[in-house]
Amino acid sequence: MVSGTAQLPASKSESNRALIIRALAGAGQLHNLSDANDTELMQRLLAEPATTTTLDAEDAGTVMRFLTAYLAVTGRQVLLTGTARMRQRPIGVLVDALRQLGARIDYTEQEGYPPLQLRGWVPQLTAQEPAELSVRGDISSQYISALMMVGPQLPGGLRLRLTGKVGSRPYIRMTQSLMQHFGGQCRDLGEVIEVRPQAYQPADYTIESDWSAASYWYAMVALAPRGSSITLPGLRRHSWQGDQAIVGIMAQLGVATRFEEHGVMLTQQACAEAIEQDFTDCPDLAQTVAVVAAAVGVPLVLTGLESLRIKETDRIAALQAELAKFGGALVDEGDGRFRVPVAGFTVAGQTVETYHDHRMAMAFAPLALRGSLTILAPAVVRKSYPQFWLELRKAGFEVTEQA
Ligand SMILES: O=C(O)C1=C[C@@H](OP(=O)(O)O)[C@@H](O)[C@H](O)C1
Ligand SMILES: C=C(OP(=O)(O)O)C(=O)O
Repeated sequence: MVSGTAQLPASKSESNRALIIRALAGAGQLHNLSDANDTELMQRLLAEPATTTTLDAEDAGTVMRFLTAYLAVTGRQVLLTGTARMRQRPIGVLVDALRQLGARIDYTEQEGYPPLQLRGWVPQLTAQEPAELSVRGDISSQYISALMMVGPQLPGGLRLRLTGKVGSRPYIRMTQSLMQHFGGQCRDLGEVIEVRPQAYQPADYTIESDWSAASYWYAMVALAPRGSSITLPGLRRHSWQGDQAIVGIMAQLGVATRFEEHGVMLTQQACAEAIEQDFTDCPDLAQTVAVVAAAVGVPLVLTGLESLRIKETDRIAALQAELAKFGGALVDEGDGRFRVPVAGFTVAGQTVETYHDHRMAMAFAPLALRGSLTILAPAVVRKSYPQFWLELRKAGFEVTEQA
């Protein structure tokens, strides 16, 4: 049985936006900042003196993308780099947009990818007209969030016209909400986002717990013996995080959510017979949901997985390789449709590769409720949920580290 209370990290997405906006606002108290490496890294890099010549965003997408925009508009001259994987994650859309606004940025290795040499800021527009830009929304919403957050610094503000199929929309809305909290004026008109030129106001903000991290506890309740339940403090009924979508998805995979005063309580209920789910708005939930569906034997069709191939690893390839070890699969049906069939899924001592991806480790860990397994490079969880293994132990899992 799984029972008790599990502590979640604070949202790294909210934390990293709040840190950038506070840096632009000049002041403000942030409560419950995430202890995720992505957030501690953002804090450290923002605190570096202007004379620092190299900043390493490691494997943190939000740090790489948000800092590029922040450092550009603040006129910094610095090399912004990252891990080998970060140097394979595209950034051309953001760099092109910032160049049009006045940033001088060079690629030091491959065109369109980090590292970036920032060479200062020569404003292209001094008039009070808003800068107008077209930005693709089908690669990463982080480019759009990055531009939005620096928009109030531009003399006439910013008008972004989004093109293509926009993914991760809730993250754009989260950016808007946090900007507004700090006095930014930002209107999301669907295809167009308008940001008014206006200084941010110092404000206090308390970061919500992380709904993406909560998804792993949903997975545990889904896979646990009958009568299991878990309480997760710090989650809000009215959340800015799109990954709250886990509530509706897991309702179909056997987990009921009850909102309480200080968080949620998860209990068990019946599963749906089959599920079709579009992950365009919540890509970070795809691995968790695929693994749970395979293990509980509910046929699942997944769409909206386009961005998964350019995250911490190629998450589609990683899922396919690792699910196969258990007798499961993620079948590419073409036209953007993937299927997790119901097969003879068994957990019996397999070893799971994590591919430098925290979500591979955390998505597969709940399978330990169905048999023993080994997760390689478990320290990857530090990217978003450093206390993950500790919390698992507290919940009654037997977690041993191999030398
Ligand atoms: O803005 C953010 O905080 C994030 C946006 C999403 O990325 P994409 O916009 O690249 O899909 C998400 O996958 C990532 O974990 C965090
Ligand atoms: C994709 C993720 O992060 P990022 O893009 O910020 O590296 C994630 O946390 O799953």
